[in-house]
Amino acid sequence: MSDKYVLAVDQGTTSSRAIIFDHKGTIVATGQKEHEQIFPRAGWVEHDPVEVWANVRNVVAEALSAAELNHNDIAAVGITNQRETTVVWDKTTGEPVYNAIVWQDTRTGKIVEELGGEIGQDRYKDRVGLPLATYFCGPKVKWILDNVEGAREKADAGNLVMGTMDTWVVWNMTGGVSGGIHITDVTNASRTMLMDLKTLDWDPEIAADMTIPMSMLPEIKSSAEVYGEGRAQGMLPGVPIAGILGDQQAATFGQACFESGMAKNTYGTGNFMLMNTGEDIVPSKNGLLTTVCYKIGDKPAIYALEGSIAVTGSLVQWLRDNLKMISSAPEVEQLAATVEDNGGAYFVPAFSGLFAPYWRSDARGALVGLTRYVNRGHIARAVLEATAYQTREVLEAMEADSGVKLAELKVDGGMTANNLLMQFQADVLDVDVVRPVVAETTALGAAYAAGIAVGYWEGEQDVIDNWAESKRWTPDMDRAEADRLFRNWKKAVTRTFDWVDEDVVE
Ligand SMILES: Nc1ncnc2c1ncn2[C@@H]1O[C@H](COP(=O)(O)OP(=O)(O)O)[C@@H](O)[C@H]1O
Ligand SMILES: O=P(O)(O)OC[C@H](O)CO
Repeated sequence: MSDKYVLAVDQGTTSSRAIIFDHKGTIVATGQKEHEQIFPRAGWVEHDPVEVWANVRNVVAEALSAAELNHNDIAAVGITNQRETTVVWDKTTGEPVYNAIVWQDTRTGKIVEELGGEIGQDRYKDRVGLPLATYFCGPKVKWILDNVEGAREKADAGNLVMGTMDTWVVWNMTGGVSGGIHITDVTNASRTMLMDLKTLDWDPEIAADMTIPMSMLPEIKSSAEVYGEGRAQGMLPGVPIAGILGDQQAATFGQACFESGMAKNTYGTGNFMLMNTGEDIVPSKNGLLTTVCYKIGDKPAIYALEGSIAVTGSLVQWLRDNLKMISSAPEVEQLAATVEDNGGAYFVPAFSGLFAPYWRSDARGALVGLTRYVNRGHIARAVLEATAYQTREVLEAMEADSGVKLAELKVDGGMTANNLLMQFQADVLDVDVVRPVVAETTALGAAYAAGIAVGYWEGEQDVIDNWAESKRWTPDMDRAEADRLFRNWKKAVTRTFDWVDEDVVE
């Protein structure tokens, strides 16, 4: 079987990718396509699920064609996805009743506040590991049922189903209206606010509070088992679909963080740091999430602490698309390198409120410390530094919650191509920052899960053996200076609070 390959679909926030890996975990071919980001109002972010599914089909075809392979060469398919983004569709027609509401979307602010009531944002935290926030799925489903004409009636009649992007892709990949399977895995389910972390099953009481019929919810599976196979009419007929992991959990898996205390940080649209906590469900006292890391077949679930940062790479996109200060994302590095430091400017990108460790839906972005001295270079630098400071906040919370002091930080994702940022990250954290050879760890993690399920790889040891370091950044800044910058950042953060209040209609 090792002459075959494993294909991973990575359905991300900005694009969908299909990547084919060989037995050494090396990339053989890739297909990639961006989809439209739909911003109907301030704070609203949507994707068209029909476009996303078409893109997934196209990128799979592109990767197979680039590698000159067909479905007979593929041992298994793994799926990984942007998490929390929620689709509701009619299972009798296959049509979504509304666009997918993306994880960054803040329209459920009011629903979340009402659900919290007098107890507040921690109402369900001991059961689901998450604070009540606009980030998660349950309130998004409620919004669709409450606001899309006819949706509630169809849901009550048992015709509507919901899912995260993994669920939508797998349902379509396995046949859609003609026999598609309606499933998700434990990692994705742990981001809905509807799954009990201990039982790994839906919590009917929370679903009732959110007025979501249980008939809408997919079946929860492990992250690595054969769920079904590609539909006969598709590009992957008969190929086992055998792995599903939310993208951040997939990256943790692909980075071989299998021991308690091991952590990775992914720099993409947002940043997500996950620390494996083994079979222990560790509650956070410092603004982190408790989530499922992975579950291999019948083995016990492994849990994680997570620090989610909503806006990092997307701030670079914003500089490119909204301000037109750069024409491509990598250009931000050249612009930032035209100056020595941030010139006193700090950019807090609270575009979706602030996630970890603050969970402030009422915050909005701010650029502070401006004087006539500040130029484009300083702003580019402030944009990059924002990612590094937010990461330090999350790392400090993680060390406090877990009692583990990290010796080094494993990193991956698009922004790790930025040398200036990675050096500054090591400087601000005072730990080594290390990137592996295969920086596509998200797709790799999903491929490993699927490959392990079908016996293509034996288990986690293969992942460990295939992991190799490619680059290391070592701290090289005066500690007092790093701490001074970080103190200023913390001050800047406080300036974003209390922006959205009851009088401000967005
Ligand atoms: N050289 C770079 N410097 C800074 N940011 C970058 C660079 N290259 C890509 N990015 C940012 O990284 C993000 C893309 O990373 P990727 O891992 O593909 O994200 P995702 O999986 O979230 O779609 C984009 O937001 C982009 O702005
Ligand atoms: O698509 P990404 O890589 O930005 O990841 C999105 C996260 O899963 C959101 O929780």
